[in-house]
Formats: sequence, structure tokens, C-alpha cells
Amino acid sequence: MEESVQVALGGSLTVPNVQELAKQRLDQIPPRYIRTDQEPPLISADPSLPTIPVIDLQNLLNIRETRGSFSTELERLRSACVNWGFFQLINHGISSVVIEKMKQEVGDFFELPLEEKQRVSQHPNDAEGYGHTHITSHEQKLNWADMLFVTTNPTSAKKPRIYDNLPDSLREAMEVYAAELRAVAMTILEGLAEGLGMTVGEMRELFEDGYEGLRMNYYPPCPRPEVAIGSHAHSDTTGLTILLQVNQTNGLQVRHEGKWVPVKPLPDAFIVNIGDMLEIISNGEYHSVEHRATVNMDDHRITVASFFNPKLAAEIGPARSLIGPGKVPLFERITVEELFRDFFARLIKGKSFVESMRIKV
Ligand SMILES: O=C(O)CCC(=O)C(=O)O
Ligand SMILES: [Fe+2]
Repeated sequence: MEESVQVALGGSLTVPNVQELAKQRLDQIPPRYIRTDQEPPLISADPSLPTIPVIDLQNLLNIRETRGSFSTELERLRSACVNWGFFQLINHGISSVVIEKMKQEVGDFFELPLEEKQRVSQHPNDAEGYGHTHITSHEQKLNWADMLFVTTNPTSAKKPRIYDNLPDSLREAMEVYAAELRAVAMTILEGLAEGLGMTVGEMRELFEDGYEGLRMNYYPPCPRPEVAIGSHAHSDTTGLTILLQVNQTNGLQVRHEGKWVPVKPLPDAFIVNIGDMLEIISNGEYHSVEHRATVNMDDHRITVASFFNPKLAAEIGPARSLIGPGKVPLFERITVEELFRDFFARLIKGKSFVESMRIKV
């Protein structure tokens, strides 16, 4: 492996392993998992709730080839990102062999004995590895989940302490999956640029050879699903997120018009969402929407979130091709690296990142 230019973007205090905690078959959970800081996670299954839009990537590509006028699928993509910030992606073209292999390997990783998984534990001041997301104080409430976070691009940012200690078969599956998904992400990003009237070249340049990571989330069964949460309400501090649901258990909910809407992944679909950076790049047209993951009593749940960001050294702000006479920038500019560092500082203060970047008028 070539020499690493690594960054440690915010660390996490050590907290108990939730998978091990769940194995004790407690009928109560420790107080730090009782989420008095969150809205109640369970919602009634209201049949009148809307469902997130579905986008067909093949339709989007066909349209591009025929160079049609502003197409229906492109308009649907744009509308999904303006009104929901989320959509399901079907006909994405990634082979089921690649996806099934990834699912199998991720599932197998979490089934390893704790000591094996701890070969890639997070280190103090570095969120990368096996552990938990962003634990910054001993009082902070905790998610009912463990996770493995790995940087997948650029090559120079891959950490030998993680890569050299992952099971070979997981590392291989991850690399193939990440490379295939990168191509899908770029196609979506191009569609997102077209939908805005932003130059496709500007979007490409921002995200080409960008900073990318995979977060594999493991949510064990929980004896108190009505008070615990797998992933607290948050928006993603990313460009684009593409989520793969690994097993059949659902749990993702998206905030839409003030309500929590559950997501039922279609077979072979990915769930895609706009992150904070794209909200800023789109000058507020697209929305980085809050979402959360609930847990349940009987089944564990596994998901893989892939995060696509511009290069750490890139500066983000409203796309230059969107700004002009009568179109003022609504957000400040910031480098991606500053943004990540700022994000961890802000997290402690509980401030929304996108709002903090808004230019005051
Ligand atoms: O597991 C899920 O459904 C959501 C995960 C998520 O929001 C994240 O990893 O950012
Ligand atoms: Fe998320």
C-alpha cells in the first residue's frame, strides 16, 4: 500500500459494544439508550402516508443518449431532490453478484467474534474503524447500533491499520462494490446537475476522485424499541449518500412535510439521498433531509451507507454556473476539509450545518 495521507476527522469516545449488550437478552436497556432527546421512534402505520419517489437509472441514461429535451425521468429526479431529498434507485445496473457478495461479507463481518472485529477498532480521535458514531461526551445519549466506517477513496487516504486488518474477502468485496457504485453516483450527480441547469463539467470536477467512505451499520434487536433508536435524527454531511439494505428488516424513516415516513426498500433498489454539501452546491434547490433508523425487538438490521464527497481540498459553495444576474449565492464557501472539522465542532453544539452556512441578509 502506498504511503497514506490520512486525516483523522473527529474521534469517538469508547462506549459498550451494542451487539454484545443485546446478546445478554436484557428486558431493560441502560439509561443512555433511552432517547428522551428524540421524538418517539415508533409511528403508527398510517396507510395514507406517502412513499419516497422511485427513479429508474436506465431511463435517465436512455434519455441522455437520445439527447431528448428536458425529460420526464430527469424532471422526476429533480422533483424528488427538491421535494423529498430522497429517492429509491432501480435499474442501477450493478450486478446482483457484486451486491450479494457485499451483503454476505458485511453480514459475516458482524458475526465474527468481538476480538476479531476489534482488530479494526476506532482509535481515539479517529472515527474510522469498528465502533460508534461521534461520541463526544460521557453524558451523550447513545444509538442502539455498532458500525464499521472505512474510507474507500482516494487511495492515499486508505488507512493501512484498517485495510491490513480487515478480512481479505470483505476488503475485496468492498473495493469492487465501491468502484461500481462510484460510477452510479457519478451518473446520478450528472443528472442532478442537469436538473439544476448547472454545468455537468462543474459537478464532475467537484466529485471526480472525491473523498468517499462506507459506513456499515449493525442494529441489534432491542428489547425497548419504543424508547431506543438505531440512528438518531440527522441529515448527512455528505455530497450524496447511497444506502444498501443488507437484510430484510426495515427501519429507515425520512422526515417529509413534518411527518416521519417509513421507507420500504424495493427489491434490488438503493436508497439515495442528498447530503448537506449538495444542498449548498445546488444553492438551496435540493434538500438535505433529516432521517433516522428505528430498531425492533425481534430482528437485527444491517445497512451499508456509501458517502460521496468532493475532494478534501475542494472548495464548496453554490455552483458557479448557477450564480449570475438575479441569482445570488445563498451560502458561504468552505473547503471540504474545513467543513468536516467544523462539523465535528458543531455537532457538540447541536447546530445545523447547512443553516450555519447561510449568508445572512
Ligand atoms: O441504516 C439506515 O437506514 C440509515 C443509516 C444512515 O442514515 C447513515 O448511515 O447515515
Ligand atoms: Fe444518514
